Amino acid sequence: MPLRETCCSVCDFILEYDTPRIVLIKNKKVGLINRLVQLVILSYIIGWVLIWRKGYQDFDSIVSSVIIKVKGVAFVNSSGFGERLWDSADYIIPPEQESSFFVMTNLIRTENQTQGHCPELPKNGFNCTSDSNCTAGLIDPHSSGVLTGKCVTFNEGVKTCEVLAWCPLESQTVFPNPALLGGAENFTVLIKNNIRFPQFNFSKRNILPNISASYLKTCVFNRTKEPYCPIFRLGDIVRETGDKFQELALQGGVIGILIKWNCNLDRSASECVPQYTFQRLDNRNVDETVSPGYNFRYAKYYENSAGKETRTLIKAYGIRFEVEVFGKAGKFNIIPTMISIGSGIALLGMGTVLCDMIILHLLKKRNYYKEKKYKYVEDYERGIDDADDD
Ligand SMILES: Nc1ncnc2c1ncn2[C@@H]1O[C@H](COP(=O)(O)OP(=O)(O)OP(=O)(O)O)[C@@H](O)[C@H]1O
Repeated sequence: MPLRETCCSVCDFILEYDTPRIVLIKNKKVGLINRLVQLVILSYIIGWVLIWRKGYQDFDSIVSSVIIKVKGVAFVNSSGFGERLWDSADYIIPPEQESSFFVMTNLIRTENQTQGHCPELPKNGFNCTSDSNCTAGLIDPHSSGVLTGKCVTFNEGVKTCEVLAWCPLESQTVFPNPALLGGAENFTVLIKNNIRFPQFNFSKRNILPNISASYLKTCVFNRTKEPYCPIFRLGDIVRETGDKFQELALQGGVIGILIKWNCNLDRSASECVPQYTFQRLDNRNVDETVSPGYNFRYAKYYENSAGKETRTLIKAYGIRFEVEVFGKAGKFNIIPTMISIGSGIALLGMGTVLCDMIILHLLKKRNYYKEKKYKYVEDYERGIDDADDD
């Protein structure tokens, strides 16, 4: 192609303007469908994306800290213990934990244990008839200590292998019923929860600004009357999970205290308040009776009058409460607003696609509409040849 012609066609390309042709179809049915689709998409954008999902806001997730203090006393008068008063320093183990606390509700206590030799418990499967049944030095996860190799009398008619262990061994196998510390139902817990949404530089705590020191001394959380009091009665927490405190106290369990902060920071800060819910987190299925509840052992050590190291072993049953804080805050921002509106406008094109499909494939007069919508053009070379023949 000569250079001059090439230059001309480039000039034509630069200086020409093309635009898609719009076909206006005057069909009431299709027009109605088009408007309906547009209406549905518009309601979706305004109702769901912008209003319900707050598509005009930027969101930040929560950062929080939790401080817990339990109070209450329980008076126990049992045959094994005699009279004893328990306060929070006795039944909260350990005294401080991160976002959780354990309240002992039942226990098996073995006092005055010292290191020495004693017969193994028959329940541990070390029954014997002679020393040859007991392997000296054997350590088994189910034994209470190290086997000495001797077979000794446990009680009349029963012989077991001797062990080097903390003696006397813990012999009580069944937990006390009713629970020794069933009075824990009336204990109260103060939960101090400080939260922050770093992106918006917004901080708040669950002891709300309108709560006074005197109110805090007396209030107890109640879902309808005192929904923002940060002091909870343990019995009320367990009741809201659908369980009975005295049943749970026997063998223990795990309860979740969920604190939800969903804050709309376009509104007043006083509307950003916590919502509390409670859930049983361990398996509560009564049919699954293998290894239910929650227990562990710990000991208190001291020296007896003879100067020998002695301990009191406690198998503690109780309820572990886990505090979980979650939530998010939203605030108006122009960028998410533009993205939500832009994607909504793009969706409006769906109406055209749908109506095109109806017109071109489903309607009786689809061939007529096809002819009107598309302009059919022959291959350029063939078009020229045909013109020459004429
Ligand atoms: N578990 C709880 N049940 C009921 N009230 C509580 C509990 N924990 C704390 N409080 C009360 O809430 C207020 C604030 O408690 P905070 O622990 O901040 O202060 P405190 O002076 O160290 O409390 P205290 O010495 O009474 O334990 C105090 O009046 C306190 O008595």
